[in-house]
Amino acid sequence: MRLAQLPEEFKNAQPILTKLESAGYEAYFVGGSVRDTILGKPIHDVDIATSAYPQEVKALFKRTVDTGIEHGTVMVLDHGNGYETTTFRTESGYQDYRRPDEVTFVRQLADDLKRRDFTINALALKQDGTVVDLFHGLDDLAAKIIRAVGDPEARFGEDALRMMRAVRFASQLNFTIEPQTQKAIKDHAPLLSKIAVERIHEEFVKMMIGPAAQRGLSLMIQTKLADYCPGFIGHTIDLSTIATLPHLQMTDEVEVWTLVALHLGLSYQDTVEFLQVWKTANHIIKAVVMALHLTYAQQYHRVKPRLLFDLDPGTIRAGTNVARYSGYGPEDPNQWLEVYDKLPIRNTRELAITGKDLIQGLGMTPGPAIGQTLDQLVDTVLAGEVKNDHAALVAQVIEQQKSANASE
Ligand SMILES: Nc1ccn([C@@H]2O[C@H](COP(=O)(O)OP(=O)(O)OP(=O)(O)O)[C@@H](O)[C@H]2O)c(=O)n1
Repeated sequence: MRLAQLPEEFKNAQPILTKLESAGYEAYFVGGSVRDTILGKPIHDVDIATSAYPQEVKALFKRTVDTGIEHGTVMVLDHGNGYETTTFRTESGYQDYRRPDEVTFVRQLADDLKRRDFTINALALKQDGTVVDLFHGLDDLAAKIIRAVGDPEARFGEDALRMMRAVRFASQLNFTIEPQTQKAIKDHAPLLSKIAVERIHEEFVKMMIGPAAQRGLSLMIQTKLADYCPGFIGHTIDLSTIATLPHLQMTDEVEVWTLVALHLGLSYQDTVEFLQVWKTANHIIKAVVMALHLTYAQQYHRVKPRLLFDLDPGTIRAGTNVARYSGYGPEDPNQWLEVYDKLPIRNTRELAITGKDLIQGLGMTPGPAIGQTLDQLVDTVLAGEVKNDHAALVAQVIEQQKSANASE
């Protein structure tokens, strides 16, 4: 097969291949960008595989960065773009999990391709548009099949993360997993426990955001991969519920974890601990807990202005979407955002009175009472009992002080 037209990203990278070839080396575009081009999808990173050894690549190009030289990868910089240029390699393993002393560089493309994970990822593209397809990857792309290259057991033995990659691609591309490949995943699922949680995390989130997340999650359950993920053991029924939700179309990590926490029935504290085990970034954990508040409030029809005030547009969107996917959110996805936009104030700084006013103007003693008073004022303004107006708020505080004195 020969592609008539190369996407812009490849055209920009052609001079790199030309330079390598003129110096007597072989060079090809490889990996996900070739797959995605044939699928007509937008491409991300253009990766290059070459017979040139890393030092030879460095000698040819003016600007390079040693992004993974021990694994044979040099980033070539050109017109503001970076191209990961990797020497053909053999031996078991792949990329970051392979010890440098296990890597053997070779001059043959075929040796490199036969150790890649799936046939659809083992395509190479020459700069004239010719696709090198040694493992019927094009047929599998057309038939929408994820099939390990050669012996699936060997491929998963080299890198157990590839099992998660299989379910991730099943969701992202809406492909099926070829039966022998799927059987090998089931047989090797326990190997997943040896993989760094961060790497599983990345694949799981990508899988859940994919258009066929239900398919990906069902595969994780069927193959028992889910049992080797943090915190999922004993939750097969909850995960199956997620896998049968009809309108799942998640857009970010916060939605993914909010949905998971909701269906696993986790408390806020348990959610934090669960996400820590998954090595989730702290700002994501915080956002998930906030979104979860809104999701639970919708479940019990208790969405109050004060709750929306405590959130922000991102977590309101996530919390609303997760409730909608789960069958009880508002019909209009923007409903709570519109309520939020109409709030008289959206954070304490917008209150027309400050702590300083309370101390200097109203003689209050500095201390926790200042924060409490401001908080009460937020509540009264949000409830529409007082306007967010300096004089009105001062009058409200004086009133409160009077009634407090009277009750002493
Ligand atoms: N465990 C892995 C990881 C990657 N690869 C190979 O390295 C290529 C690039 O990997 P990566 O950038 O991680 O994924 P992509 O397939 O490019 O997919 P995406 O960019 O969509 O994540 C893959 O296509 C595949 O050929 C592999 O064989 N085994």
